[in-house]
Amino acid sequence: MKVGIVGAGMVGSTAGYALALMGLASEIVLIDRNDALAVAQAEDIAHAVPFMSSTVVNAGQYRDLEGAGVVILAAGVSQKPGETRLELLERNAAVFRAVLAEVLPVVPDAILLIASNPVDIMTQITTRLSGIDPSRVIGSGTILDTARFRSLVGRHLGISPQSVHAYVLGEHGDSEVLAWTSARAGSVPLSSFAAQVGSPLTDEVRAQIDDGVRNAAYKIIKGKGSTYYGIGAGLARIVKAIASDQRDVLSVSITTSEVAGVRDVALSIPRVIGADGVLADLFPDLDDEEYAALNRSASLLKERADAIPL
Ligand SMILES: NC(=O)C1=CN([C@@H]2O[C@H](COP(=O)(O)OP(=O)(O)OC[C@H]3O[C@@H](n4cnc5c(N)ncnc54)[C@H](O)[C@@H]3O)[C@@H](O)[C@H]2O)C=CC1
Ligand SMILES: CC(=O)C(=O)O
Repeated sequence: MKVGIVGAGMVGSTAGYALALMGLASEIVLIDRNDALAVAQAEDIAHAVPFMSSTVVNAGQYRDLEGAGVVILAAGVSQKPGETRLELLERNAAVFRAVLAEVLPVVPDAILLIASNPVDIMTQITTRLSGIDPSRVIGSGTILDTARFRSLVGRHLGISPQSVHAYVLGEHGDSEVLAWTSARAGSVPLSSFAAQVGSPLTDEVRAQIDDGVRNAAYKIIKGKGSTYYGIGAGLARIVKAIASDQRDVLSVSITTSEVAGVRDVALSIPRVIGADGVLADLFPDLDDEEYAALNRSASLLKERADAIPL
């Protein structure tokens, strides 16, 4: 599958690097308003290819997206230390209006994969502006937060993150919801597994993991300016599910008719992903507190998305 990437900064280029190393795309085209950057990133990634795959990596113009099955949108501004994702909204909405006007005429049938923040609202804006079916406008949403959650739980229990089945729901941002109630290790409820291996999930441990997930981006941005390895791999993982029609269950964001009592809102819940985009939505079992938190997250996103003029 040919994959286009608009925005060849840290996130777009790292996604391209992950896709190329994993051999998930036959061809990658990198586009940026800074042409020289796109050319340099494409050349650098292309030099990694002979070690791992046969992906053809080029920089290009919007017309070169023709034939792409997926276009990753990673253009725009990113957070400065201490800045929230929501504070980027107006600036990145303007970037997306310009980018979509170029992308849509060339690839009206491509699946759009949104990375730019605030990713849920950018996903909702893209769905509205494009008129594409919501199942084909996919935000990376909490795929990264879910990875962070699984990583920290796995470390606490002494097991691989792949054996932790747990999701972060709602906003990819400050109001996100760690779904503890439905979490499993192997097929065993998390608290039971934790007790059996002698590593109980006390309130203190849960609070530490919650903080580690919710505030990961702030800590990384303070330390090195931006985050990109995690999301680069997450975007490649979503492309893999689409390119191979894998029907994987991943927590991603699409505009959804109703979640936790809120209508027409883009946020993350686990969803089945295959060649046609999102094929099904899955609503995990939540306790009252988690449901109320998901309702708050959904309401906040809906209010902010509705306030953005198109
Ligand atoms: N969804 C997620 O989990 C994550 C999302 N992000 C978000 O991804 C976005 C990109 O972050 P970085 O790559 O670190 O930023 P960056 O500044 O390194 O790259 C952004 C690129 O977008 C380009 N750009 C800006 N306006 C453009 C336009 N109109 N047309 C074409 N290209 C344009 C810039 O020239 C720049 O190269 C940010 O919004 C950031 O917050 C970052 C990490 C994780
Ligand atoms: C920057 C961002 O959204 C993240 O690393 O979660």
